[in-house]
Amino acid sequence: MPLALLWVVTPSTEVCSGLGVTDSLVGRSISNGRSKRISKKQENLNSWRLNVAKPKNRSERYPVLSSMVANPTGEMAVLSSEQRVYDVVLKQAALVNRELKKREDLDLDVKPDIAVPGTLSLLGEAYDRCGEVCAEYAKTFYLGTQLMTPTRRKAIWAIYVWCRRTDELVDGPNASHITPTALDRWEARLEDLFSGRPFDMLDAALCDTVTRFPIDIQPFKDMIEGMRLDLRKSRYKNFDELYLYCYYVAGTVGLMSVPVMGIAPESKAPTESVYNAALALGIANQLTNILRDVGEDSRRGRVYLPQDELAQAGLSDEDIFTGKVTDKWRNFMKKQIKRARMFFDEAEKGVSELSAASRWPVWASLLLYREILDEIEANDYNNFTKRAYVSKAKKLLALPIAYAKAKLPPRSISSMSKV
Ligand SMILES: CC(C)=CCC/C(C)=C/CC/C(C)=C/CC/C(C)=C/[C@@H]1[C@@H](COP(=O)(O)OP(=O)(O)O)[C@]1(C)CC/C=C(\C)CC/C=C(\C)CCC=C(C)C
Ligand SMILES: [Mn+2]
Repeated sequence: MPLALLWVVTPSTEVCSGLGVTDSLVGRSISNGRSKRISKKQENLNSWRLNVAKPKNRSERYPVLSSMVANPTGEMAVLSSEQRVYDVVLKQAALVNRELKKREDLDLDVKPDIAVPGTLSLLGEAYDRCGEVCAEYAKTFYLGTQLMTPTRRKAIWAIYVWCRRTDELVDGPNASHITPTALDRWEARLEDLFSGRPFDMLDAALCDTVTRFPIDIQPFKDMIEGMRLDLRKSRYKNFDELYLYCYYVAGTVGLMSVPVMGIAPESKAPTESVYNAALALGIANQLTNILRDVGEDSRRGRVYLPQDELAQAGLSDEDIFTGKVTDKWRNFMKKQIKRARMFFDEAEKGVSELSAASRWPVWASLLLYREILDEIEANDYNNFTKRAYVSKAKKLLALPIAYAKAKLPPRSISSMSKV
């Protein structure tokens, strides 16, 4: 643990009540609202590949940069969201590869604790608190982490808590007080913790985690960027826009998690393809989340469905606000569900490449979230007034299935492109 932690690993009253982070962040209230996310590219669903074309003319500094780049003839070209996100994937994979070279494998649990007197027990408390938050907000997921090695489990809890707190800023009870300035402060706090200066106990746990695993700050910053987007945007023109949003708020989680979960030493898959699968799981989850919450979101004036695809289906925002299940709506939903399932399929390819002990929670999360799509179908596509949820019995059944799947060794899928 860096020395800098010494002065900050102290329980903060702010942290002890739930996830509260807003007190230190809020400025004047501006806008409320919460986003979810959905899509376009309907016409070429089958050609939607996550790991094909290496984007040309990549620019180094995604995502702050504009999506305009010069091609070899000097003309300006617009990068698709997929290309822009692919840059981040390559960057994260390169980071892990560099680390792999240094350590020969990703068995990062062996990194010893640096004993700074008096701080280890505080750090232990900080991680315990992260575990409690996790257990409270995501019981099944918490259970799934029990099979992971202790260091990895604690690290995933710390990441979970940071993500949950970030999400709560725009989705929690104090959302109406959150301004872009508050998000800027949250980002400054993130930078501080990455520099070894955490603000509170929960930050201290993440601060420790990022010193143990090759975790980059970029996906964390991108998640905050997603929350900024949520504050200013309530419509998505097309799937390209929605894809970027999904990356920001959920694909990033996949990229944050892989360095902790670890890639199986016997895996032959290119690191980049495992990251692509992780990204795909985040996107699939988010698309599913959006489809589940169409009614709820519309009551907050938000439509996370690609406007062009709605129009092609003969639908408008008005139809969503009215909330009547028609054949037009059913057909539209079928296509959206199909796309979300494609992302789950893409994600599946990567799970078995993860280190053995990390596969169970990932399979569990994949199976359970995908099941929501089945429930939407079972509700005859009424996601306006009926919330699709997975019953306790189905959740329980998914756990042993996930366990069995997690036992399968890496298969280094032939469809994955070698770098
Ligand atoms: C094993 C596992 C799932 C690990 C990830 C743990 C982790 C760090 C989760 C953070 C989740 C979080 C709080 C994100 C904040 C933004 C957010 C809320 C996103 C939505 C999640 C669902 O939350 P919920 O149902 O509570 O939604 P509401 O707030 O109620 O609206 C998301 C839909 C997306 C979360 C994204 C993931 C869980 C992606 C996980 C991907 C991996 C772990 C990569 C696995 C690796 C391979 C190779 C497949
Ligand atoms: Mn949420």
